[in-house]
Amino acid sequence: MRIETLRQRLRALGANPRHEQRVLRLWSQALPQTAGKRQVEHFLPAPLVAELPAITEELAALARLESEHPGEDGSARLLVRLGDGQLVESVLLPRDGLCVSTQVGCAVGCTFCMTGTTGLIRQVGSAEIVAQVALARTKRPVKKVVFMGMGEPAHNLDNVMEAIELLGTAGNIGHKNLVFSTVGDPRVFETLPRGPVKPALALSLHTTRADLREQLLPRAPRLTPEELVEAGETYARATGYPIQYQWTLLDGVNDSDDEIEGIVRLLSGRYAILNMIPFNTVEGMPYVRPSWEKAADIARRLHRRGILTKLRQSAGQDVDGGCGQLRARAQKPERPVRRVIPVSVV
Ligand SMILES: C[S@@+](CC[C@H](N)C(=O)[O-])C[C@H]1O[C@@H](n2cnc3c(N)ncnc32)[C@H](O)[C@@H]1O
Ligand code: SF4
Repeated sequence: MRIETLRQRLRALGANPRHEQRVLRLWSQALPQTAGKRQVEHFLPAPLVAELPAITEELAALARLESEHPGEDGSARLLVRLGDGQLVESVLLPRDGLCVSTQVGCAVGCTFCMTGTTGLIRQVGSAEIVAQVALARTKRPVKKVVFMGMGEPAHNLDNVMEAIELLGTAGNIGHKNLVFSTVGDPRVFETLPRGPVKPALALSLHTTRADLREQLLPRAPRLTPEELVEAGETYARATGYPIQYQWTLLDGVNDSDDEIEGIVRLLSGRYAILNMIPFNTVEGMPYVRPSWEKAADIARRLHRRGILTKLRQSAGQDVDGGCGQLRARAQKPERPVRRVIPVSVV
C-alpha cells in the first residue's frame, strides 16, 4: 500500500493536514493506544474516529512478526510477513537502529548476496516500509533507519522516498539517521537532493575496478566507480553528511594491494567513510570470508593513508549470514542455520 492512498482515505473521512499528521504519527511511532485514543477522539472528525479501529487493524496487517532471531550483539533479525504473505527481513540493530527491506527479492543480482538469487519478486509499498518501523517500535525504540535490508531502494524509488518523507516528519527520525543504501543510479542523485527530507547516502562500491564491478553487480546501472564517487561527493557537500561507501570484502577478489591503492586514489580528500564488511558466507556462493586479522590489517593500512575506514560486523550475523538468508531458510525449512563466532568490531 502507498502512504498517499492512506492519506487520501483519511482526507475522505474529513481529515485536515493536522489530523492526517496526528494519525500518521501515532502509527509510525507506535505510540501507546490509550494515550493515542484519548488524543484522537478529542481531535479528529467523527467519521474518522469511527473508522480508526479498522484503519489501525489494516495498518497492523501490513507487517506482522513471523519470527524473531536474537543475535549475541544486541541485534535481532525479524522475519516479517507482509499482507499478501510475502516474507521480508528487518534487523533490530544495536544503539536503536533498524534495517528495513525495500523489495521482495532484487533484480541487481549481486553475486555475493542471497537476495539477488531470486530476482525481483515484488516492490515493498511505502506503507509496508513504514509498517516495518512501526512493528520494530513495538519492541524497542528506533532512532535510526537504514535501507540496507532486502532489495535495491533505487529500483523502488517512489515508495522509498515516500517512506523517507514520512519517517523524517511524523515518524520523528533525524534526517541524517535515515540511510539510503544503493548500488548507485543516476535517478538517485537527481531525486534525493530534491526531497523535503534528505537522507544520508551509502554507496555500495565494493571495488575500484569498473570491469570487476560489472561482474560482482551484474545488473547495476553502468556508472563507473569514479562517476559514483563524483556524484556522491556532490550530495555529501549539499547535505553536509559524509557518504558511507560500502565494501563487502571477498577474500582474494577485492582485497588486493591494487584495490587499496585504488581506494586511496578515489577517496582521498573526499567527505567519506569506508565501511568494510567481511563477506557473510552464503551457502553455494563462490566466495570466501577473509579472516578478521586480514580485514583489520587492510582497514589499518587505509587509515594510515588518511581514509576513514570502519571494519564492521554486519548485525545479526551470528543468527544467519547475509541479507535474505532468513527468508530463504523460511521458504526452505531444511536449510541449516549457520553459526558464526562473533568477533569484536575495530
Ligand atoms: C543487502 S544490500 C541492500 C541495499 C542495496 N541494495 C545495496 O546493495 O546497497 C545492503 C548491503 O549488504 C551487503 N551484502 C549483501 N550480501 C552480503 C554478504 N553476503 N556479505 C556481506 N555483505 C553483504 C551489500 O553489499 C550492501 O552493501
Ligand atoms: S546487495 Fe543490494 S543490490 Fe545487490 S542483490 Fe543484494 S540487495 Fe540487491
